[in-house]
Amino acid sequence: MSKRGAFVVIEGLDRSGKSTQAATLIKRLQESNVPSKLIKFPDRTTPIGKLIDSYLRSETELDDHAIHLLFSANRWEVASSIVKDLENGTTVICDRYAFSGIAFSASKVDPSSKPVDTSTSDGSSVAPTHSTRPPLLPYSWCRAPDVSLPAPDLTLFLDILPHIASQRAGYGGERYENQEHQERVRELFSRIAEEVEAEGVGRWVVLDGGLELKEVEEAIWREVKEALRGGDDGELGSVKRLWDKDREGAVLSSLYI
Ligand SMILES: Nc1ncnc2c1ncn2[C@@H]1O[C@H](COP(=O)(O)OP(=O)(O)O)[C@@H](O)[C@H]1O
Ligand SMILES: Cc1cn([C@H]2C[C@H](O)[C@@H](COP(=O)(O)OP(=O)(O)O)O2)c(=O)[nH]c1=O
Repeated sequence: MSKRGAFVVIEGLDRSGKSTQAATLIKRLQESNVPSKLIKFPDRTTPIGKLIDSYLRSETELDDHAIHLLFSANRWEVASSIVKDLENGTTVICDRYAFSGIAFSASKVDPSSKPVDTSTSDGSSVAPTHSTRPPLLPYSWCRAPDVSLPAPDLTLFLDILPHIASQRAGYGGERYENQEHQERVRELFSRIAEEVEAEGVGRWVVLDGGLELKEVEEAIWREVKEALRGGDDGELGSVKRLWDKDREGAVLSSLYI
């Protein structure tokens, strides 16, 4: 069997530079004769992707649960082909993945809901914000549909402050592109990073997406070269599965019987 390809995910807020960097990275890999392929989620070309596209452009309304499941289904549509590519030695670069799925859905709130207690120690209260309202969808519910998807070997999180991203070209045209929502998404990405690290499946690396294009490109290249070497033990091993502890836990508690 040929050496397995690496599964590299690029994540971040809207306009953090993911697509720009993913395109540069794939070019660089191909120039270095590394068999590689670029994929992107949402993949707006499939029938499911077309529903997602129409929702994101606010042309249609969908229940928040339903759109979350469609985003996940859009990944499951190609999950087996990702594994096949990796096993055949192709490195897969993926612009957004399940982590966006969790962060963007779990950050949703009902603007008409009662805010959680916002009183301060001196008895006054602060104005309710996005972050002080209860989530529409529980975090664990948002994570569940992606359990067992192929796990990335490396996730590069392009960190950027929402107000900086909002000044970049193209911002504001789609649903979710508002600063309050993006602030909450950024907080959720931190929680996800902790879980990825705790689970020990793949590395999560935070890079400063506010740096000059070239500096971000070089930082990404350094990390990807290391991932291609297979990390400390020089072995990528078999493709792992996302949040697999959930699946093991279910077996142990006999939920599968
Ligand atoms: N490091 C950077 N510095 C300044 N502008 C950037 C940087 N990275 C990307 N951009 C610009 O910001 C905009 C959004 O970038 P893009 O790669 O489409 O972001 P994303 O895919 O994360 O939404 C584009 O106009 C792009 O040229
Ligand atoms: C992959 C994914 C993206 N999203 C959101 C993030 C973005 O706001 C939006 C569109 O993603 P994308 O096309 O990557 O937009 P951008 O180029 O602006 O980063 O979809 C989800 O809500 N769930 C998901 O599972």
